[in-house]
Amino acid sequence: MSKTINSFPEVLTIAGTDSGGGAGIMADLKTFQARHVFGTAVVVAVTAQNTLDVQASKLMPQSLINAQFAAIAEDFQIRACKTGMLGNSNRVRAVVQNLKKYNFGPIIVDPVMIAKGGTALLSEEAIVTVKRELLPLATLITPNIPEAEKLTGQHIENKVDFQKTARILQNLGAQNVLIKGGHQNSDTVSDYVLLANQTHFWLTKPRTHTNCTHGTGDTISACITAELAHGADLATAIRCGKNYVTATIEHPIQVGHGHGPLNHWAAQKEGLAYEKI
Ligand SMILES: Nc1ncnc2c1ncn2[C@@H]1O[C@H](COP(=O)(O)OP(=O)(O)OP(=O)(O)O)[C@@H](O)[C@H]1O
Ligand SMILES: Cc1ncc(CO)c(N)n1
Repeated sequence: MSKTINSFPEVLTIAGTDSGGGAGIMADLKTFQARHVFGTAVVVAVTAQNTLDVQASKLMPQSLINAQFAAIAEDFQIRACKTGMLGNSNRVRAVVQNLKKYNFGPIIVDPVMIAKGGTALLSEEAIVTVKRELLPLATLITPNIPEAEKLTGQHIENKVDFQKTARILQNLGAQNVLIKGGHQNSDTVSDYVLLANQTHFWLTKPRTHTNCTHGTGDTISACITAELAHGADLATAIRCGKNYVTATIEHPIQVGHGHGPLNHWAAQKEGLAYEKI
């Protein structure tokens, strides 16, 4: 009797590593695994990092970034991809060129700028490159509040500011926008979504009072990427991403001594089949 060979959609993260296992490519791959897609990775940067801070980092040579893209394109059928830490202008440009060269499906741009401990993960000069060159390729851009402010020059304090800023990001070329509200000072966390067809909605959950929030942004964008690869429509994928990241925050694990990582097993622990999230 022949055995069934399972197949899973293949996805790609283009980002930086976190030696502490909580953020960047490590969070992306853990999320991909939990969401039943096969994860591949282009390493743009390596960081020496733990839950306390980023202690050192190095950007990969552009030739090695190009070689990783080529190796993946040669052998895999990538259904959706996401970007994270890109470091500087040259690396952003290298990534943009490769994304134009290969068709890796929907592109989720997480415009990572600063780690929770305060270390810059994108140089100041690269912000304008992200804005001019990467943002127009984005199927969905997923900035947190400080990133959305940097990209648009807007100050975000209230709901109207979120809506205005999302519209500006769309006018800059991102097809769809999710502004994450983790950096608010409130008992609930509200994210704002503006879709290409002008549908818009809020995703609101109770705030979990915890310092285990290292990698929340990576995790929600990786989950959205996975769901798109499974064939979900964007609104469904975003709702699923929010539910998944909320579960990973609500069931903390004890790791490290600073901003702890998320619990990527959370959905299983809650007895939620991955389809039901
Ligand atoms: N304490 C919390 N309780 C519940 N949800 C949270 C909390 N903190 C963040 N979130 C949610 O997690 C997701 C990521 O938001 P956040 O604004 O923290 O992203 P980020 O700053 O890019 O994260 P990071 O830089 O750690 O990857 C959002 O959906 C947000 O609403
Ligand atoms: C490598 C890396 N990517 C992203 C983040 C932000 O979560 C981080 N701290 N480190």
